Amino acid sequence: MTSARDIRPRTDDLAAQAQYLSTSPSASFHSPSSHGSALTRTVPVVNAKHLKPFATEDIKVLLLENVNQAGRDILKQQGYQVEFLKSSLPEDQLIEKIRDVHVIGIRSKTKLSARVLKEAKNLIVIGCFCIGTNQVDLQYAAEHGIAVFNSPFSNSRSVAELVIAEIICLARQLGDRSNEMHNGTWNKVSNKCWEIRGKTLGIVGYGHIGAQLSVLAESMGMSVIFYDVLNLMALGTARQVNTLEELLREADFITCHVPELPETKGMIGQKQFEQMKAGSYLINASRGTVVDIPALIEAMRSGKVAGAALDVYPNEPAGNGDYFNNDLNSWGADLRSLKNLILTPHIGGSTEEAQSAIGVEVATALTRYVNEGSTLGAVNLPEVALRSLTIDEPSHARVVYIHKNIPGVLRKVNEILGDHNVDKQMTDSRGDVAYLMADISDVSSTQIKELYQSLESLSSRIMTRILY
Ligand SMILES: NC(=O)C1=CN([C@@H]2O[C@H](COP(=O)(O)OP(=O)(O)OC[C@H]3O[C@@H](n4cnc5c(N)ncnc54)[C@H](O)[C@@H]3O)[C@@H](O)[C@H]2O)C=CC1
Ligand SMILES: O=C(O)C(=O)COP(=O)(O)O
Repeated sequence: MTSARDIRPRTDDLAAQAQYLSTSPSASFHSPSSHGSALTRTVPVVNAKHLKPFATEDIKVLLLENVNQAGRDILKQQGYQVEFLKSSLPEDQLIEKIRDVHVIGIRSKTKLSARVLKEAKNLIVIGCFCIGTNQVDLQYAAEHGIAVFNSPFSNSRSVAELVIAEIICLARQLGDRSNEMHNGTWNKVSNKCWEIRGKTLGIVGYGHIGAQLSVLAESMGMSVIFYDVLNLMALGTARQVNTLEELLREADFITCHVPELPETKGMIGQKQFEQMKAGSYLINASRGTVVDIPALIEAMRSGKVAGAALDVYPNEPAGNGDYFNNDLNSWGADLRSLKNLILTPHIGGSTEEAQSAIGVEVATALTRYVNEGSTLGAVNLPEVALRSLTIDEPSHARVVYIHKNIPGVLRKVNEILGDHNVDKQMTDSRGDVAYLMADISDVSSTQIKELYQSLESLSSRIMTRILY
């Protein structure tokens, strides 16, 4: 199929047009997510147009990293061509595969760098079926009109519950006791095993996960302090501290819930371990770059840190198998030899509940973007949506024009649209990129073609799509 970005309508017959035009809006979609996400903010129109979308079979979708069945089903039900792989791909294979797809769905492992995205000539949208979007070059994507969606909090509870479990496991050395029993050793000890009641939990990054964790920890009798770059409302009796150092000096358990950013790289390193209380515990289920692992190994060997739980690593394997060795991370064997260290394979968000909720949420956002052009919930483009076209508007078309945010563009666009009846129009910008949607009524296929060509010829153009 010809590029969905290169949407060139032809007038000879409907089927041929369908090949070049994106789909009609289907207003029946609303996010089934129970969390009231941005997607649920649009009110469904009662007499919305439920057309069989044109040419959805031409939309090619590549899903990597074992995206949940619920999400796959939604995309297949649209008639899209869906290719599904359980693991991520090495860069050369990814580049081959990404060349002709319109939609790609990934999780935390797949790196969509500018180098990879440069090859993705047909790509219109990326779905991160997870929370983190650090694996995608968001700026490059925006500048090339590629929308990026994620699921901002569908797995937050799963991560918070895992951390609660780990706090108790570390305090009671449960991992070691269990391993010993598996090896046939009875080792009944109470030395340096603690209750968590009355202990202080220090949360670094008090966002969706940190805040959820705060409530759970307090309900088990812990005192909670947190450090965040933002001034945030403390839940329950939690208390915000002014500096990371203050948190490290006070907390018995420290847990990291910050995104991967240049500022959070190596945020917990040798200096920070020195500032911690003797015998404290560290948990990292955020990103592998946040904790300096060789420094952690030293701090555990010296006894400064009494236990740790790691769910994320600087280098993670592409799929399941026997990979957690020194080839992957040079300190792998040293890490594995430590006592009271829980190592998990990036499973913070890996629960049935989280994965199916994410599948539905992100697949729905992708479908709405492909079919209707709605960017509600996009992480790299301005959020723009128009109410759905209705059954009373059979010959309406929706213009989506992504353009450089420079002076004079709207005047030129409106000169082009001005010959038609513009029913509704909305535009917004984010940084260097602006997103315009306009519904125009009573347009013929020939006019759509002309509109498309005129918009494409503007120097401000990043991407034009015409949906009907
Ligand atoms: N292990 C796993 O499976 C999972 C890991 N994650 C990771 O957890 C991270 C956090 O997730 P959420 O709580 O949903 O994110 P969030 O965006 O809701 O919260 C992050 C918080 O960190 C704060 N922050 C940013 N930079 C900071 C800094 N330098 N110092 C202190 N605070 C800083 C922000 O202000 C914000 O309050 C995600 O970005 C993702 O990388 C998320 C889900 C699952
Ligand atoms: O949601 C996130 O950011 C996570 O880290 C979970 O990633 P995953 O979907 O398990 O690859």
